[in-house]
Amino acid sequence: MSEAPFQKVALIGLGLIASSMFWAMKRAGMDSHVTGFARSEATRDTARRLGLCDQVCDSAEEAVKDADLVVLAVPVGAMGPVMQTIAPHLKPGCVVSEVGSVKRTVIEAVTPHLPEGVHFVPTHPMAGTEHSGPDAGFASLFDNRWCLIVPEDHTDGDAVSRVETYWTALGANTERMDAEHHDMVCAVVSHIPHLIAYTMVGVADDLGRISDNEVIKFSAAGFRDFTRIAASDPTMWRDVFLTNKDATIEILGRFTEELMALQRAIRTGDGEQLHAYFTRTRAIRRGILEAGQDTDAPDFGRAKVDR
Ligand SMILES: NC(=O)c1ccc[n+]([C@@H]2O[C@H](COP(=O)([O-])OP(=O)(O)OC[C@H]3O[C@@H](n4cnc5c(N)ncnc54)[C@H](O)[C@@H]3O)[C@@H](O)[C@H]2O)c1
Ligand SMILES: O=C(O)C(=O)C[C@]1(C(=O)O)C=C[C@@H](O)C=C1
Repeated sequence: MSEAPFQKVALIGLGLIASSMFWAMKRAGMDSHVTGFARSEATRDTARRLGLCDQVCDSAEEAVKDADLVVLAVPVGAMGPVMQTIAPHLKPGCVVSEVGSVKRTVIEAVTPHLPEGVHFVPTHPMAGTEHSGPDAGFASLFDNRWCLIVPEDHTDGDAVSRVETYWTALGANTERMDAEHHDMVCAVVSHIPHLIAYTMVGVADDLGRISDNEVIKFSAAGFRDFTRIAASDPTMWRDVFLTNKDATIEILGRFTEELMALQRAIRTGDGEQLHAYFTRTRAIRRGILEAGQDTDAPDFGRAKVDR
């Protein structure tokens, strides 16, 4: 057992991220006592069956009682209401954190409910799979992945450092970032790529209907990757787009402009432009590989053995 940065940890929302956090804490040998709560009884029952959390509680209020760290791991649209529910039951001086995919609107939704003396440290592990729910988690999900730490200027420095220590113990590398920058970066590297995958699979589905599902039958690796991403949780992704409107619309606008330029190059037979464009984008992929960051691409989500 190793001494934990937080003695009692409460996980609110017991899906992919919270369950992976729990298994990663156990793998790290952290001696924290972990309580958990999920809204649906079925999820709580599954969590109990899996041995997820030291204690699964029937209310969020009960789960956060005496907790030194409370992690909100619910869809981003639920962060504010959950915070409002637990606020009167928090231990004075505790740290509240959250793992949502969007930051500015979550900070705005949570902050008004924060009791005096409770520290709020938003985080975002840049790791996931298309699976969701309590049985989707696995201990190595965060290994060598970034966890973005998004404090405000006035956030207590000691609380931020303890949250960083906690994520490092879970296997992640941490980097601090401000909320606006976070939301723009994630629009580029995560949110719009998901929207494109959802759209492309939707287009293929429409075509599939008129050609006896040939599109599905003959789909090769590239399209299969799109279908994996497009299988991600609809509630989570609805909330991401509703709460990161400005950044996603900005990046979508730029994407559309580039797409139109490429469409024009195809129509006019401008092979030089197409070749130059694809050469530039290929260099980006090579840069990622050289930086050693493509640790999970091919069988992401299948390696659940290390629970
Ligand atoms: N899935 C990913 O790839 C990924 C990666 C990084 C961050 N995130 C973020 O982490 C958070 C959790 O995502 P996840 O993938 O674990 O989702 P999930 O769907 O696997 O789990 C969410 C859990 O929250 C519960 N829940 C929903 N509304 C609730 C409420 N009002 N009160 C209590 N519980 C509630 C659900 O029952 C479920 O147990 C989201 O904010 C998401 O944006 C997800
Ligand atoms: O690979 C996946 O399944 C993911 O979508 C993970 C992913 C991402 O886009 O990289 C999804 C949402 C998050 O907020 C962080 C990580």
